[in-house]
Amino acid sequence: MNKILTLVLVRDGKRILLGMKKRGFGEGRWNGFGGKVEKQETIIDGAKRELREECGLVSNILEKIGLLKFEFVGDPQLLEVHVFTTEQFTGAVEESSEMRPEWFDTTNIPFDKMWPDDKLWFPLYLKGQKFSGYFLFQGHDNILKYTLDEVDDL
Ligand SMILES: Cc1cc(-c2ccco2)c2oc(N)nc2c1
Repeated sequence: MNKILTLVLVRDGKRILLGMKKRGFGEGRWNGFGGKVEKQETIIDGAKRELREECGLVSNILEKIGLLKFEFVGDPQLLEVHVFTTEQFTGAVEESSEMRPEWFDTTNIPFDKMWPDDKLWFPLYLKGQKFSGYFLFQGHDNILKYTLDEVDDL
């Protein structure tokens, strides 16, 4: 059974809000906001919860834009990351124990300090294209192989 995770990308025109992960999985990398989906919640409710917990923003309008599947050599647990974006949110951005949020210009995404798959699918995201991908990782830094397709619906 795949482990379901969420990832929310917050946009404000030409700017995108990313968080520096302060500990745990993905520590030291900029990423969208997200994490595990609890048993009693839907994937989208889990995404909204993580967004609020990790950066203080509240959004009721999340658009499903991507599905990313990750496999790690030597680990039978597949990760299934449901990617959302929102341009409608309320609240004030605040640092949490998990994340230090910062606005970036979409022409200046810090890919060298992000998960290595991001440089592959962000261009699709930034041109408003939905996507579905599979990535085989060796450790957390090397992608051995991947497939990435533009899709019309998710
Ligand atoms: C293996 C992996 C996991 C995640 C993740 C964890 C929680 C939500 O997403 C990623 O996020 C990004 N951008 N690349 C990622 C690779």
